[in-house]
Amino acid sequence: MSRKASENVEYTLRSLSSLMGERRRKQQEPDAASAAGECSLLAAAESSTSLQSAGAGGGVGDLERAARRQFQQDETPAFVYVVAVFSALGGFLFGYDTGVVSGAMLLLKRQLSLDALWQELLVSSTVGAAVSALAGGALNGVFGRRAAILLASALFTAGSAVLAAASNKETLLAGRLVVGLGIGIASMTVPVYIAEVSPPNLRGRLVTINTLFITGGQFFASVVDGAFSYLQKDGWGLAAIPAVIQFFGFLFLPESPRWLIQKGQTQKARRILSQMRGNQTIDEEYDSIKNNIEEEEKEVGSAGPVICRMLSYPPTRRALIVGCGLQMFQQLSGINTIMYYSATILQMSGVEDDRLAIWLASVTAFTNFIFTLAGVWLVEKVGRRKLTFGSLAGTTVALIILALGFVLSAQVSPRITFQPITPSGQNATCTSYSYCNECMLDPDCGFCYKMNKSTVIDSSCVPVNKASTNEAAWGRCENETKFKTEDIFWAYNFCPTPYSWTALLGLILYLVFFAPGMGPMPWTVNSEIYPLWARSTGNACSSGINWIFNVLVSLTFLHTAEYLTYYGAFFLYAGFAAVGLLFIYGCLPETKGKKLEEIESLFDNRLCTCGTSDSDEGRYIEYIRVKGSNYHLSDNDASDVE
Ligand SMILES: O[C@H]1[C@H](O)[C@@H](O)[C@H](O)[C@@H](O)[C@H]1O
Repeated sequence: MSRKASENVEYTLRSLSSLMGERRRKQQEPDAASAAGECSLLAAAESSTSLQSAGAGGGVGDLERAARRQFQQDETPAFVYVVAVFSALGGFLFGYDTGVVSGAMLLLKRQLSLDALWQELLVSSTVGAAVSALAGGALNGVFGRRAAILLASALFTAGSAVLAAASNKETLLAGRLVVGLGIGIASMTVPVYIAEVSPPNLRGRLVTINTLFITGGQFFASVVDGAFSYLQKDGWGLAAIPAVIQFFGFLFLPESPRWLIQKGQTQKARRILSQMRGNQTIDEEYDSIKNNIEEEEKEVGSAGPVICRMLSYPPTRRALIVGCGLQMFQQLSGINTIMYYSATILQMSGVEDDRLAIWLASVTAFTNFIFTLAGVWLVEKVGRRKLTFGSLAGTTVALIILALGFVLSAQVSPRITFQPITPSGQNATCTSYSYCNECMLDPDCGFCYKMNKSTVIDSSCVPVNKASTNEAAWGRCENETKFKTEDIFWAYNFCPTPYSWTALLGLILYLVFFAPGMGPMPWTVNSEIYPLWARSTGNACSSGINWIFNVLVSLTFLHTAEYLTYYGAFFLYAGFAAVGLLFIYGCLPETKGKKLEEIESLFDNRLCTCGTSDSDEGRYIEYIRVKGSNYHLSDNDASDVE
C-alpha cells in the first residue's frame, strides 16, 4: 500500500469524511470567503462555473451533486463507450455461437442424419474455446489486445462462412472448431481490453457490458432458432455480420495504452490515453502505470514463464486462485444446463408443442439478458463482492426450489399401466420400467400416454426413435402427425406433473439471481485483479477453466441425471453453489473504484481473509488533484462514511 501511495505525488489522499468535515466547517462560516474557499478546492477543474455558483448559492449537497455531475461528465468521453461496444461485439459472437447450437442441432440431426456421437462432437466443439483461451494469453502478451481481437473476429467470420456453406457433417465440425477458437480468444481478451481502457469509476460497468452482449447474443440466437425452425434452415452463417463489423471497426480502434507502455511505446500510449480521457490530464494515470510496471519488474523479475512467476509470487498466486475459483463456481452452479435444458423444463410444465417450447426458451434467454442489465447498473453501486455473494446466495435457493419441484414430481410420477408387446428384435429395456420417472431418465426411452381430464391413463414406456426424439421407435407414438390427432401424448425426457410450476418458479428465480452477479462478475473481476505483467496469463487460465467446466457440466448433465435423477443433479449444483458462497465470502476482495494498479495490494494478505476485513467496506477514499484537473468523487454520499 505504501509503495502504491508514493506514486501519487501530486495527489492528496484524504478520507471523504475529513474532506466533508472541512467543507461543512467552511460552509458554516457566514462570510462569502468560505464559499469561495470551498470552491477554490474544486476550481482546478477546467470548467468550474457551475460548481462555483452551486457552492455559493446552494448548500453543500448542491455543491457535491454539481461536482459529481461535473466530474462524471469529464471522465467519460464517448470514445470509451464506442471502444467498449465494439469490443463487446466479441461477447455477442460468443453468446450467439454458443446459443444457436441447440436449435440448429434439432434441424441438422434430421437433415444430415447425425447420430449421438456426431451431435455430441458438434455441441462440444466449443472445447476449442478452452484451448484457444489458454493460448490467447501468450497471443495477448506478445501481439497485444487489438491484434488478438482482430484475429478472433477473423476466425468468427471464416468459421461462420464455413458453417453457412457446409453440406456435410465433416465441414460442419471444421466450421464449429474454427468458431470455437474465435470464442476462446474473444472471451479472454475483450474483458481485459475494456478494463485497460476504462476509467476506474466506470470499469466494472463497461466490462459487464461484455457479458450483457454475451447474453444478448444468446437471446438473439434463440429468436433465430425459433424463426429458422419454420424455414427449415439453420442460422449459423448470420454470425458473420457482427464479426465483419468488429473486424473493420478494430482496424481503426487503438491498442490498449497499458500494453503499449509495457512494450515501451510510450509516446503512442500517451496519445491514446489522452484520447480516451477526453479533457482530463493524464499525467498521473500515465505515471502510475509506468511506475507500476517498473516496480513489478524489480519485484518479480522478468525471467521464466509468466505462469511460474505468477505461482511463485504470493499476491498473483492468490489472485489466480480467486479468478479461477470464480469461473469454476460460475459453471458448477449449472447456468448452461439451465439454458440448454430450459425447453425440457418448460415441457414438463405442460408445454406440449415443440415449437412453442423453442419460443419459450427464448423467454428464458431474454430473462438472462434483462437481468444482466441489472448487473451493469448494480456493479458500480453495490460493488463486485456484495453483488456476487448476493447473486450466488439467491441462485443456491433457486436451485433448491428447482430440485424440490423435481422431487415432488417424482413422488407423483405416473405409473405405467399399459404394456405393449415388444416387436421381435427390439430392445425390451424400456417396457420393463414401472414408473414414468424411471422411463424419463433412460435416454433411450420415452413415455406414451393418454389423458382423461387431468389424469394420465393407458401409459407405456417405449424406445425413442433414434432419428427424432419427437416420436417413438414403434407403437402408438410412432408417428408424430398421427398420434397428435388421436389425442395420444409423447413425453421424452420429462413426465407430466401437477408440480411443474415449482420447477418453473425455480427456473425463473435462478435466472433473476444468477444473471446480475454470477453471470458477469467472474469476467469482470478477472479483468481487474492481475497486475499488468500477469493479466493476459491470468485471464487465459481463468477463461480456460470457465470453458473446461462449461463443457464438463453440460456434457455430463444427462448422465448425472441418469445416475442421480433430475433432483439429484440440481441438489448437486446447489451443493457446489453453497461451497462457492463460502469461497466468495472468504476470498473475494472488493475492487470497485480502485485503479488497476492498486488492486494487487488487495492480495497482499493471506488468502481467504476478506470476510474478516469487511469493516473496511463502506469507507470511501477520494483523490483530489490539487493542481490540474483530475478529480474523483465516489458515488457515495458523505453520510456513507464513518
Ligand atoms: O457469463 C456467461 C453468461 O452467464 C452466459 O449466459 C453463460 O452461458 C456463460 O457460460 C457465462 O460464462
